[in-house]
Amino acid sequence: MSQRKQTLGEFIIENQASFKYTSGELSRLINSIRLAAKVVNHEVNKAGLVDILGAAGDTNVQGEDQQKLDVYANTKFIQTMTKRNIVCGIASEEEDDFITINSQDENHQNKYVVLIDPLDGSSNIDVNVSVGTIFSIYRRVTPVGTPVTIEDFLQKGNHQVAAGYIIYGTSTMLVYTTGHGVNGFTLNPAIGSFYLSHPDMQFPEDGRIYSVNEGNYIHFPKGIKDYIKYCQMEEGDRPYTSRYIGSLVSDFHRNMIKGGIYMYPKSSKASNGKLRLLYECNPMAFLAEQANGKASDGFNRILDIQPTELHQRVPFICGSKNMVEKAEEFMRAAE
Ligand SMILES: O=P(O)(O)OC[C@H]1O[C@](O)(COP(=O)(O)O)[C@@H](O)[C@@H]1O
Repeated sequence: MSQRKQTLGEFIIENQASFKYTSGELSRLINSIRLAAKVVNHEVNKAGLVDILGAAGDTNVQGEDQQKLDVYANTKFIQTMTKRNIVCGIASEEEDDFITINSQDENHQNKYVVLIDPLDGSSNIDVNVSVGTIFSIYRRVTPVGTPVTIEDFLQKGNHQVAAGYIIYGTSTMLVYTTGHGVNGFTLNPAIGSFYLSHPDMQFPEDGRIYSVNEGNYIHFPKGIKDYIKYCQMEEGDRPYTSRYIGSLVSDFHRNMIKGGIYMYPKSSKASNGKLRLLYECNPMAFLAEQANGKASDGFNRILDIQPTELHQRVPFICGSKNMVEKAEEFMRAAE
């Protein structure tokens, strides 16, 4: 008889001790993200039936039209984390500035900040293609007892204490790391619980899938163009297969399981690419490295980049180690 799969709640408690700080708070924080994920998942699943599709009518700080589901997910994650007296601050793709959250005793006792992309892959919401949520967690650096400051958010990615994503796809999964490997949990909608379906996820060192918006090809740097040509050549185990969903979470998830590389490089249209360092690239880079993969901007390790702004963008190359190193080789050669 197959062994009963562990629930996410059980896994969190069982692995609490592996965390270097007293981890009750971090466990409660991940539990609150689990709860918000279920609430948002419920809305995503019935998106076509309720008035949640389409634009909300506002634009966010990036100048992007906010989708109704962007706003809904943003509200639900912020509400759920705020109510549980765990976080001292939240930054979100949908919020211009960070939000200060005081502890219930009004003494700024909470120790964690969360950075979140509430709904990743917004362009896919209305067309029923998988989307996601991305989160990144840090321990504050300013003293407990004082309000959180921008300093607490502009920490290098290698200081993250936890990161993860939720993918709202053919099934809904929560995948996360606390620096002890990457584990994936699938939601059983009938029971409403996440179960450990993908223990110790690992990127194959090599893959045969490349994910990039080739519609921007003519605007890409020479190194990226050369690497794409390399992927398409009839040689050895190439050509590779091109797969691009247009949702970072979904492309990353597939490439982590099958082996592959995702690229959102800089271009003559976007000098730093499109993806945001703090709540897209850093969390995915932490997961990638914890799963034996790699993430860089073509030259530098993403997790070593010193952030300077809340919504700054960086070029992003991430996936199977040998494929990322090959792309970096082409970038250096083209310098
Ligand atoms: O449509 P493009 O320019 O290829 O961008 C798609 C990329 O942008 C993203 O949608 C990120 O932006 P959002 O968080 O606003 O959705 C990624 O998920 C995706 O990989």
